[in-house]
Amino acid sequence: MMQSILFIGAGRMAESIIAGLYRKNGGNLENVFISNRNDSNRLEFLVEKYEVKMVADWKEIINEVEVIVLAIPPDQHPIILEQMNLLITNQFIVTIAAGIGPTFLETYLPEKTPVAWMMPNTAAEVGHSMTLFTYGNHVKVQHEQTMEFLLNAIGHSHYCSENDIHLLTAITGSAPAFLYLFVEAIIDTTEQLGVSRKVASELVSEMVYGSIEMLKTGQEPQELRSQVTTPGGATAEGIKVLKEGGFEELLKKAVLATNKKAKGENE
Ligand SMILES: NC(=O)C1=CN([C@@H]2O[C@H](COP(=O)(O)OP(=O)(O)OC[C@H]3O[C@@H](n4cnc5c(N)ncnc54)[C@H](O)[C@@H]3O)[C@@H](O)[C@H]2O)C=CC1
Ligand SMILES: O=C(O)[C@@H]1CCC=N1
Repeated sequence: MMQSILFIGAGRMAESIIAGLYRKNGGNLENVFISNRNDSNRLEFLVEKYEVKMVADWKEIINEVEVIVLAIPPDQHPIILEQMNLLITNQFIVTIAAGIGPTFLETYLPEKTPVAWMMPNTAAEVGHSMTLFTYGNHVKVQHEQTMEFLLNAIGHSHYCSENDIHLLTAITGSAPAFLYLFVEAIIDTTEQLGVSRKVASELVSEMVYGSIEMLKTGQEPQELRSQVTTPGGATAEGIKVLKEGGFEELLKKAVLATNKKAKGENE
């Protein structure tokens, strides 16, 4: 049977994970509890949609659950962890927050608390998150099994070091937004060429989908690009404009800026 899980934070990423669990478990989420700082309408929406249980104050239920998922903003962690420190009795604490690794969690929680960090993305909702994860120093087999259960419900996963998650947050956590920006821009351009928004969206989505299927064959992206780019042909002109505009350099800068902010190095 699925362990009892308390989500603290009921925002976008919490919903994506809950939606993934809901799909995978055939809707059976009676052991999942969800709480928020405020906004009971949001909690009622999630209860209605995913058949989870809402909790007005997480402190009231903390000792009835086995796993706690922190789906709150990074800067709320010190506040919540300090409160939790006085209340927990060896529950497994998992954060999904950018920049908040096991070292941070262990600093705030009682000695020997089992903790983990996962960095998912919103494709958890459809069971296709690419999630990075790592553990703290006091995790046992049973916690690893719980983590595997959560990870498998939302897609693929990759175990790595805490430092690697700091370095890869921009890639698996944030880069979906970069990709969506690319798609938005292509759709806007298509629309400006005189095509309806609906048709433009369908053309572009299917083009992206086909390209991803090609990538999944294992061929190198460079090789795939070269197959599209007829020598002396039309695509080469477009690629030239992108390269001259610093497309690749800009992406690298975006990745570095994202990771810097995720690690709290901007403040
Ligand atoms: N959105 C994404 O694609 C991803 C987000 N994350 C991480 O997930 C966490 C949540 O991000 P989002 O869902 O995007 O943000 P969000 O703003 O949609 O959700 C945050 C939730 O936390 C609640 N909250 C804030 N302070 C609280 C407190 N003190 N006590 C209880 N609840 C509190 C808010 O009411 C809200 O429901 C962040 O730490 C972020 O780094 C990680 C990977 C991907
Ligand atoms: O934007 C953010 O801070 C979070 C972290 C990774 C994706 N979204």
